[in-house]
Amino acid sequence: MTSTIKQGAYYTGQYRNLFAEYGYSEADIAKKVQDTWDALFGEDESTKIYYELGEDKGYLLDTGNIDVRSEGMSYGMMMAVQYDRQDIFDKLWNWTYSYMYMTEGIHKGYFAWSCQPDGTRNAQGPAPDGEEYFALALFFASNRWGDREAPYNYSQQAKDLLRTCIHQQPPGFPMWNPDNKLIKFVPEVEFSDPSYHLPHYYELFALWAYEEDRQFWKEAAQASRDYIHISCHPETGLAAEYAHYDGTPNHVRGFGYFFSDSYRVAANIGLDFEWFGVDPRQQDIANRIQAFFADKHPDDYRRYTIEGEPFEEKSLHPVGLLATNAQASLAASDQETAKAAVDLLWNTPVRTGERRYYDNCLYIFAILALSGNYRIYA
Ligand SMILES: O[C@@H]1[C@@H](O)[C@H](O[C@@H]2CO[C@@H](O[C@@H]3CO[C@@H](O[C@@H]4CO[C@@H](O)[C@H](O)[C@H]4O)[C@H](O)[C@H]3O)[C@H](O)[C@H]2O)OC[C@H]1O
Repeated sequence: MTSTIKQGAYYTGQYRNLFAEYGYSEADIAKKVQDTWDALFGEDESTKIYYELGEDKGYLLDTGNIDVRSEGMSYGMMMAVQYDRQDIFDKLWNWTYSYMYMTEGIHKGYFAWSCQPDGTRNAQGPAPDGEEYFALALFFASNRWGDREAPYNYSQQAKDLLRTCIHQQPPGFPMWNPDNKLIKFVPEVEFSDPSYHLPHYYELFALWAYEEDRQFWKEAAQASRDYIHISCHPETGLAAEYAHYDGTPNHVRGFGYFFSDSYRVAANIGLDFEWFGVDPRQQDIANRIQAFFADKHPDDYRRYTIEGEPFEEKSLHPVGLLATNAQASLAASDQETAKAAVDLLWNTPVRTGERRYYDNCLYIFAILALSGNYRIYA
């Protein structure tokens, strides 16, 4: 794809290696980056989350729920393009396109959010965080490796998907509210999930989507930065899993607290600040989240109200939580807590056991981001 953007003008083009800034050696950092890939995509049964199906398909398994999620498939594609592994990327995309892509019904053009490892659908509805990761991973693939025949015509796939996301017609629903430009939890509801907000992705959609859609994405980036600001608690920085459009927690089905979904907000803030660096409010949120966790041990991470009141219930994904908190250091200005969060990640191995999928996805993204290897491919 011909790119008209210039590094340093539209985006920062700066990829800090925070591990190096905090004293770790280049050799150890490179080893950590490679070892993490090998742990997730290699043959170690205790850490792997990537599996192959036949010669030309592969999937990320949610080892805790024994299903394959559009979230995980799109994360895997983003990991593969960052690691320059087109072979793995194409196997993931082939699996996704073969089994998750919906060609009929009200969700036509979206991807089913959960399938069984053999491809059988568990659900006929999508989860919008998958679509946004698919779109950017596909654009990066196009820019890095070039488009091929369908379905490996990456940029065309990305543009068509984004068009569906914002123009889906009745009886279906768009994934973004057309008026406030906020991403929805699922297309058919009118509330959001703060961890789905990726303004740094929307800035790039504003460059590469169909021409007529670009203004929407530019406005969505601003709307999401504002939304993150209002959905993170002013003292703790914590956000709920689900929240109303005014940012207040939505307690439907018990999702109005700081728990698994919420962890990603800290990571997203870190990466947006790294890639675009345009929202100083993100520094304050990152500082507050890191201060909140500074005196807490991962073995005792809990479910919390966004005011910071702990429940008895332990975190399901403590490694994921400490990883996302570490990634927030890319935005944080309080150097003491920022370094402590990064050191904690460095000294924590990838997770083993049945709940490893979500933790290790968040872990590898943090390792990439903090080593300066989670990059824009334009
Ligand atoms: O009929 C619809 C349902 O189809 C609709 O389903 C929702 C679809 O989105 C799902 O969200 C995904 C799964 O959970 C999040 O991440 C998990 C965080 O916790 C970890 O333990 C787990 O491993 C992760 O996968 C993802 O970010 C989402 O993509 C949601 O769970 C379904 O309920 O719901 C509304 C109905 O009307």
